[in-house]
Amino acid sequence: PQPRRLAYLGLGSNIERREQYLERAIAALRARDDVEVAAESSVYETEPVGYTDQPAFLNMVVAVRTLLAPRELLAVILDIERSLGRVRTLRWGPRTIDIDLLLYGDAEVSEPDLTVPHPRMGERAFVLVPLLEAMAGGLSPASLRESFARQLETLEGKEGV
Ligand SMILES: Nc1nc2nc(S)n(CCO)c2c(=O)[nH]1
Repeated sequence: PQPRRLAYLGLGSNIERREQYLERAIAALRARDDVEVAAESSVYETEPVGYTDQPAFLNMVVAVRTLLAPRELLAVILDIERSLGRVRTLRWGPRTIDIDLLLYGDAEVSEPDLTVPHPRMGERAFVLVPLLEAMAGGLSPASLRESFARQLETLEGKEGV
């Protein structure tokens, strides 16, 4: 069978009930049988970058496993945005929900309407920080530190460490 690919989606919302839009986007992903939600980051409140004259965002990253190809996954993302009432008016303006395809395995896609890895993710802390969490299986940096400390304790308990 075709290998399942691990893809990372960046979610953002900065108008109306922001938390609810994030929850509804994730519920829409979970409701599909061609996408499996593998991990979720924490939700971060972030100052707008790029077009700064707009409300603060809530951002997070979700890891999904899918057999869909990048373009098919993009179509799913656009469907979910539309189903949540996303109206693409101002390109950089406020939005109820925004779902960006950040990474798709180690694929590199550069087409007019699809660039993977996402071209601006490298300079966006609101992407990179939650992406790190999602990559670590949804562990928050705090819980990563805890698990490291626990492992350190068990190592120290051993002879000759
Ligand atoms: N903090 C923050 N700033 C942003 N600027 C744009 S455009 N966006 C939309 C991202 O595609 C964001 C965002 O999601 N978060």
